[in-house]
Amino acid sequence: MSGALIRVSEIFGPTIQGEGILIGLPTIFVRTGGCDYRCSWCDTLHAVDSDYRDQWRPMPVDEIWQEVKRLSGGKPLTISLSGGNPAIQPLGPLIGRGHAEGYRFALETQGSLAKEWFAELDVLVLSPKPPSSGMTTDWVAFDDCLRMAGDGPQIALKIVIFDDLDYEYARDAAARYPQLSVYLQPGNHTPPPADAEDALVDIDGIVERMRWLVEKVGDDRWFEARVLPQLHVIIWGNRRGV
Ligand SMILES: C[S@@+](CC[C@H](N)C(=O)[O-])C[C@H]1O[C@@H](n2cnc3c(N)ncnc32)[C@H](O)[C@@H]1O
Ligand SMILES: Nc1nc2[nH]cc(C(=O)O)c2c(=O)[nH]1
Ligand code: SF4
Ligand SMILES: [Mg+2]
Repeated sequence: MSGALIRVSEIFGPTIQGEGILIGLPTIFVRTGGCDYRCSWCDTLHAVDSDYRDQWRPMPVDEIWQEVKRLSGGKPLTISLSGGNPAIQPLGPLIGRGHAEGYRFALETQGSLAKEWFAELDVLVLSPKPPSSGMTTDWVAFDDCLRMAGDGPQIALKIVIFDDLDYEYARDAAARYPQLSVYLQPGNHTPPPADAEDALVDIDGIVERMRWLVEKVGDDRWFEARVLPQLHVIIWGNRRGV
């Protein structure tokens, strides 16, 4: 079945995955529109704020697939399903379509909505939100995501850190799931407003936060954690579609 429409904000690439476990890997992004969260520092508001929903297009799988094939020149690569919260959309048939042609799928989600098709993914990146986001983690829903994924995808935790409270939250989350690899990502404190394609970014400030974070991890002898910046932000700043 590939009947249900998927609400798409943008499809772009190939670029490199700028974050976490697949960093540096050539990737095409399918960004869906709509989110059940509203993080205070969200860097992708154009796919979250419903004021922008007239820019989101309900697309059939065939049409999305045509665009992915065009962008990739028909050569299989990794597709990152992001958003917004892509777990809201019926992505199972798209994953089936891509797998049949040798493509791989990674999903980025905050872990608030569990779907059966998580088991079909190659990589599931769970990014629970720390206190600075203003959101509260529903750990029951988060556990459901892990349960739905089962032994299907490789699963990683990616947690954005702005301050000490966020760091403590990350330590607790990692302790809760010792079987998952952990990626710590310094927050971008100058994310773009929804209507600004290329707002200025304070790279020096992010690097400063990164230094602070590396020091904390070292001081705590937290040797299982990996600390990584958003590589695409270092390269292209707040630009969209890269
Ligand atoms: C835009 S979200 C979309 C997917 C999903 N809603 C989620 O949050 O995981 C993709 C990733 O960007 C991260 N992110 C969002 N705003 C950020 C910011 N200002 N600084 C650093 N990372 C940010 C999120 O935490 C998440 O890991
Ligand atoms: N290059 C690049 N890497 C990314 N990793 C996660 C992204 C996202 O917005 O979900 C993202 C993005 O928008 N661009
Ligand atoms: S959950 Fe993700 S997309 Fe939604 S508001 Fe937070 S960072 Fe943005
Ligand atoms: Mg992003």
